[in-house]
Amino acid sequence: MYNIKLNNGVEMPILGFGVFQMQDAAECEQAVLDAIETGYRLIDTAASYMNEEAVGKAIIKSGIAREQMFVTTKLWISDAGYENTKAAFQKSLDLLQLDYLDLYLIHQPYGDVYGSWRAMQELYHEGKIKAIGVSNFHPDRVMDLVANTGFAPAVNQIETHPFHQQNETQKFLQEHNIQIESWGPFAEGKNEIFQNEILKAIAQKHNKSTAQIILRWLTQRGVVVIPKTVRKERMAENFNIFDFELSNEDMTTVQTLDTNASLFFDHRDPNMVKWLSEYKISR
Ligand SMILES: NC(=O)C1=CN([C@@H]2O[C@H](COP(=O)(O)OP(=O)(O)OC[C@H]3O[C@@H](n4cnc5c(N)ncnc54)[C@H](OP(=O)(O)O)[C@@H]3O)[C@@H](O)[C@H]2O)C=CC1
Ligand SMILES: O=C1CO[C@H](CO)[C@@H](O)[C@@H]1O
Repeated sequence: MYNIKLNNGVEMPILGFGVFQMQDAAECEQAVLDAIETGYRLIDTAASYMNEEAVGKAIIKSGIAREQMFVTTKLWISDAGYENTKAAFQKSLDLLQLDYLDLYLIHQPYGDVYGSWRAMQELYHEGKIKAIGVSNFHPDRVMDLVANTGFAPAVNQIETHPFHQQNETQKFLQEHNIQIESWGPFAEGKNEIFQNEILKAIAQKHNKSTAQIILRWLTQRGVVVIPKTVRKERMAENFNIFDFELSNEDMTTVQTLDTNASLFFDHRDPNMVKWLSEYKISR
């Protein structure tokens, strides 16, 4: 496992652990404990996952030194705006039982993101967050934020997997010195990704699993990955991707799977209005 350097010099693990869809507190706490024991040092949560408290408990229980960990959480849409962001940040910090965050992301490009960004910059300058970034921002929204605030995000966390490879977006982000981070590296198992014949053939050649090929392919492209699993043996499997290398030919073969489209949500889809109204969090 190795770290990459963000645009402000902060180091971030290239491989971490995601906890979306772990709403059961006991399950989440155990999974994070197991992940830390396996060697994961980056944990990716969000206010909207409703499990920050369990993540915080697991980190404390693990006995690991705070500075060894890299903790990401995200600001939900209903907390957008300057004042709301300050309050939501403190709430997340309290639930996580931390006194600083490593990475705080604007979860979705909706609401008063400029107010949020101003609050996040202040928290960053106060040392309460080591790096600030965004998630689910298309290049035009990233451009807009940078052009209007003069402060570039360190990270953009976006859907990235073999069926939605984000090559153009990655190029754009690289040009602006913004780190791409993949969410849904396994496309949450959609499109029978683990049974895909092309991925399986490469896996066989390297004596690795399909999951390991996907994670290796992403990290070899310089993409940060945060796979989710509640099973300890899969945590080890997903972590064990640094003892082999994909050839240029393997990398190009995976490229043929790209559909250049989201398997989850398209932010320009009119149904987003309905989707957004259903995703309110109250706490
Ligand atoms: N910013 C955003 O908008 C979003 C961010 N995220 C973040 O990204 C993280 C990862 O994405 P996520 O959506 O969870 O989906 P993933 O693409 O990581 O897929 C998770 C699924 O794959 C299964 N799985 C994990 N490892 C293996 C393996 N080795 N072999 C076979 N199956 C496996 C898991 O099952 P099981 O648990 O049973 O092992 C689960 O069903 C999230 O947890 C979250 O932190 C996710 C979505 C949106
Ligand atoms: O992180 C996320 C996981 O997916 C959810 C939608 O299904 C969103 O809340 C969010 O983008």
